[in-house]
Amino acid sequence: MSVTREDVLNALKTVKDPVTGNDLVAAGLVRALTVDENGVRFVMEIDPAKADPMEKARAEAEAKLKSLGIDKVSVAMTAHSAAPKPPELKGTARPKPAGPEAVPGVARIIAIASGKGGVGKSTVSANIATALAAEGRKVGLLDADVYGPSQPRMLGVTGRPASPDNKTILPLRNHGVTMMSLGLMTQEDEAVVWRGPMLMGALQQMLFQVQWGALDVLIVDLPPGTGDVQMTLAQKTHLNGAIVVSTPQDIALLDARKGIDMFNKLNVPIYGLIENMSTHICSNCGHEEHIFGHGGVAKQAEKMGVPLLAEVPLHLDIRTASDGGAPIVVSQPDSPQAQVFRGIAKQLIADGNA
Ligand SMILES: Nc1ncnc2c1ncn2[C@@H]1O[C@H](COP(=O)(O)OP(=O)(O)OP(=O)(O)O)[C@@H](O)[C@H]1O
Repeated sequence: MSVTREDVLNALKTVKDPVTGNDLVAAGLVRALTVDENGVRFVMEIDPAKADPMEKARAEAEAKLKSLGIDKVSVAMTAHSAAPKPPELKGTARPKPAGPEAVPGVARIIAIASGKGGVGKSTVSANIATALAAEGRKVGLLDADVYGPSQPRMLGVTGRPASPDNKTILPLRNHGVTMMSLGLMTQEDEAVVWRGPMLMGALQQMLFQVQWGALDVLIVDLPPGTGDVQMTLAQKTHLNGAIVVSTPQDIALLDARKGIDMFNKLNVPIYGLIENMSTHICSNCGHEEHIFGHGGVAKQAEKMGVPLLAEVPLHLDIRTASDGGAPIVVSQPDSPQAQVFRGIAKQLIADGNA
């Protein structure tokens, strides 16, 4: 899709908010905007009493975007009162800080990003987190992938996090990693609601009201793309660095470049690129094949002057391990596949980044 985020915003600026008379963007109605090859998604946060006129604005916005040639436009309308909330937290009205704020007890925050979905960002995050834990680091993993939280499954964690004092949320822990996920705050079939207005608030709660304890490093598994979650995270807290995961395919690389540009604009250092699904290693015979091509990420990294942290092979065991709730670093720590992730962890520690 050749339509840019800018094009989308410009189109939305031509639609009037029937309540304030401003355009939708100026009225702050467009939330969690994601523009990628799957289309355009965003949320309009509305006053439920104004649902009828707002529905007209929503339909107009959708029609305008479709007229740009965008096939899939998904505009969800939500109201604060209608969204299910995470544990009701009392007495926690925080003064809204203007700039980024440190997360108490957390020494460093590293974001793991990808330009597009399905490149293995969550798999990489889970394995880096467990590999850092294996090196003796105190590690947290925040699953901020609102469009498909997968860390509970990958780390084999179930249950709802408790909030005994109604002020803080107790994270869960497995394989030496302290973990919190938006996926644990919703019923499975309700995940879509997090695309709503609660999203930014929920993200802030995940950062500041979860009792992370003392951590050397908090890994944040971001949603794919360059949407509002990434911006919010970089604005609300201090991101020490970012790692961008890509597959060798051209399109994924192009998207990865957008991700890198975004972090550059946000002044977040890029620790490096990871090429995932680099080489296919047959689990029967060990034969190596470059299904998606090979070396593209290395070339791109060189071109952009960022390090290539690792090339992770496409291997069935990596998938089955994650699906089984124990990442390969935990279930087969001595396998060559696990060694790749352990190498990344050692590198991050050696560089003073984790
Ligand atoms: N190196 C790999 N070898 C084999 N399977 C892999 C590898 N990396 C990821 N996978 C599998 O690919 C699928 C997608 O991976 P994952 O969920 O980590 O991607 P993602 O980028 O986080 O996706 P999304 O952003 O859409 O959530 C999963 O089934 C995962 O087990």
